[in-house]
Amino acid sequence: MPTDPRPGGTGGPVPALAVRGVSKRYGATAALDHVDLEIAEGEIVGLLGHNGAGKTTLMSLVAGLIRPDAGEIDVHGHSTVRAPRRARRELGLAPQELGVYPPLTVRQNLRFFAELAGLRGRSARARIEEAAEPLALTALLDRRVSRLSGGEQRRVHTAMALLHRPRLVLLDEPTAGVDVQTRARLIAYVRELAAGGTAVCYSTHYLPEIEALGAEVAVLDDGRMIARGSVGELVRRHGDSGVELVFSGSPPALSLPWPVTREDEVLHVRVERPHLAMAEVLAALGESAGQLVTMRVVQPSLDSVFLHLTGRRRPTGAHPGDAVREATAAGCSDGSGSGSGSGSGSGSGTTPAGDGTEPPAEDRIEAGHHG
Ligand SMILES: Nc1ncnc2c1ncn2[C@@H]1O[C@H](COP(=O)(O)OP(=O)(O)OP(=O)(O)O)[C@@H](O)[C@H]1O
Repeated sequence: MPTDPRPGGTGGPVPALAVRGVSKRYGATAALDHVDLEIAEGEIVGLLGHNGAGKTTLMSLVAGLIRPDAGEIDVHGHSTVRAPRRARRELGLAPQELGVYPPLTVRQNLRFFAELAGLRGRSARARIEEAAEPLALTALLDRRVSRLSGGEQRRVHTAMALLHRPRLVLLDEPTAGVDVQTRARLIAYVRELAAGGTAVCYSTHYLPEIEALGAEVAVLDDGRMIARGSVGELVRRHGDSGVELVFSGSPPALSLPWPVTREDEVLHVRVERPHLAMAEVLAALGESAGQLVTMRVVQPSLDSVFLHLTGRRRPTGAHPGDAVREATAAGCSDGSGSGSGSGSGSGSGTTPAGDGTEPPAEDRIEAGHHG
C-alpha cells in the first residue's frame, strides 16, 4: 500500500480521500467553510447535515464537478484540481438527482456508462453483470428504464457509479424514495464494498442507516464540519439524555436544577440520569400538569447527538425521500462536469443540484482531529 508522501503527511497509508481546508461560496452563500475530511480505504463515512448544510457541494467538489475556492482535495493521492483525470478514475459518484436514460434498457444504460469508463466488449459485459447482481438488477437488464419503479431506477443509477470498480464511492442520498427492502440490500452491498477495501462517503438524512452501515460519522452544519467520529464516540460525547415533556399548549416555565430547552410545545430537560429526575420534574409542573400530554425518558442516541450539535432536530419524519431540495443550476466552474472521458464514475453525468444554530465551540470535535 502506498504511503503518504505529502509534506507534513503522516507517512501512513495514503487516504482514499483527503479534504483539507476546503471552502466554496455561491455568491453570498458560504456553502463550505474550511472543511476537512479524511476517509481511509475500507472506511464508510456517513455524511450528515440539514438541508443546505453542504453535503452535495462537498461531493461535487470531490468528484471534480466544481472547483474549490480554497483548500486541497486528493483522491488516493491525486489532486482533483491538478490531476483531475487521475482523481476521477479512482472515484464513482451517484448524485442525488437520478441520471438514467428512460428510453434505454437497463443494460444499454449501463453499457453507455461502461464505455465512458473506457470499458468495451467482454470486459464491459462482465462488469455490467457484476454491478447488476448485488443490486438485484439481473432480471431487469433488458427492461426499459421507463418501465421501472423509482426504487429500481435508483438501483440502476447506483450501479452506474460502480461499474469501473472505483476505490472511492460517493453516494448522495442513495436511499431517497426507495423501499425498505431496497435500502437493506443497498446497505448490505455498501458494507460488502467496504469490506473489500472500497472507501465510501454516504450522505443521508436517515440516521438509522448510519448505524446499519457501521459507518463513521461526519456532521456538516452550515458549511462547517462540526463533528467526526464513530457513532459510539459521538454518543458518549454529545448524546444528551433527559426528560422530554409534550404539552397541549404553550409549555410552562419550569424551575429545575438542570437546563431546560423549549421547542414549540415540547420541553427538554437535559439531565444525566433522567429516571431519577422524573419525580422532581413532575413536582415542578404544579398546576400545568393538566396540560401535559406525554412525558418520556430520552436516552443518548445519534438523534440526540445531531440535535445537540446542530441545535435542531433532523427534519421532521426524515426518512428517505423526505429531503426537500431546491434544484438549482449547477455551478460547474471548470466545465468538466460531464463525467465523460476517463471514467469519472459520475454515475449519471448529471450536474449537482443545490439547494442552519451554532453549537458552542467547546462542543465541537474538530474534523482534523479525527482524520
Ligand atoms: N449552484 C448553486 N448556486 C447557488 N447556491 C447553491 C448552489 N448549490 C448549492 N447552493 C447553496 O449552497 C448551500 C449548500 O447546498 P448543498 O446542496 O450542498 O446542501 P446539502 O447539504 O446537500 O442539502 P440537501 O440535504 O438539501 O441535499 C445551500 O445554501 C444551497 O442553497
